[in-house]
Amino acid sequence: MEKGLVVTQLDVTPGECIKVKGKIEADAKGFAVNVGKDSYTLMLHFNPRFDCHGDVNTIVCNSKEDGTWGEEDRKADFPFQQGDKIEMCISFDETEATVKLPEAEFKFPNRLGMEKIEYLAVEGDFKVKAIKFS
Ligand SMILES: CCCO[C@@H]1O[C@H](CO)[C@@H](O[C@@H]2O[C@H](CO)[C@H](O)[C@H](OCc3cn(Cc4ccccc4)nn3)[C@H]2O)[C@H](O)[C@H]1NC(C)=O
Repeated sequence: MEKGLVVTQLDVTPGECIKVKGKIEADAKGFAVNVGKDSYTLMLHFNPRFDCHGDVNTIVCNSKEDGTWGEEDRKADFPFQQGDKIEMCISFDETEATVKLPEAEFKFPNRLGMEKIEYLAVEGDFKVKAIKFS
């Protein structure tokens, strides 16, 4: 299965926004947006699941430190539908990461105390249209 979009060598600092714009596949099972240092060390794995890993319409968030997943955080809200065109803004500060959507916002602790985001990956059933840094 081909890898999704991967962006490295970033230098995103607190308060800045990573805007990810794209379309959820019509038959999506799930997708993930990962930000952090690299694929082994993630500040945030933001993983909306339509129907995968035993989850239905659930957002699973987690961190990863040196290749080891942390404790999962399942969100109550699920503002996604298969086939949706969406735009999300990912930002962070010393205490938490934020994923802001037009009608929902999700927070996740900055467990690793990361001071910059160097890595962005978008995986799964999501077609990236554009990435913008502001
Ligand atoms: C109850 C005992 C077993 O627990 C299950 O353990 C699974 C394996 O660790 C957990 O699934 C993993 O959860 C991680 C977050 O905590 C990640 O989501 C793991 O997936 C990583 C990954 C991304 N991708 C690319 C991708 C992403 C989205 C859609 C399609 C491909 N491929 N593998 C995913 O495999 C899964 O969330 C967990 N379920 C629960 C309820 O804890």
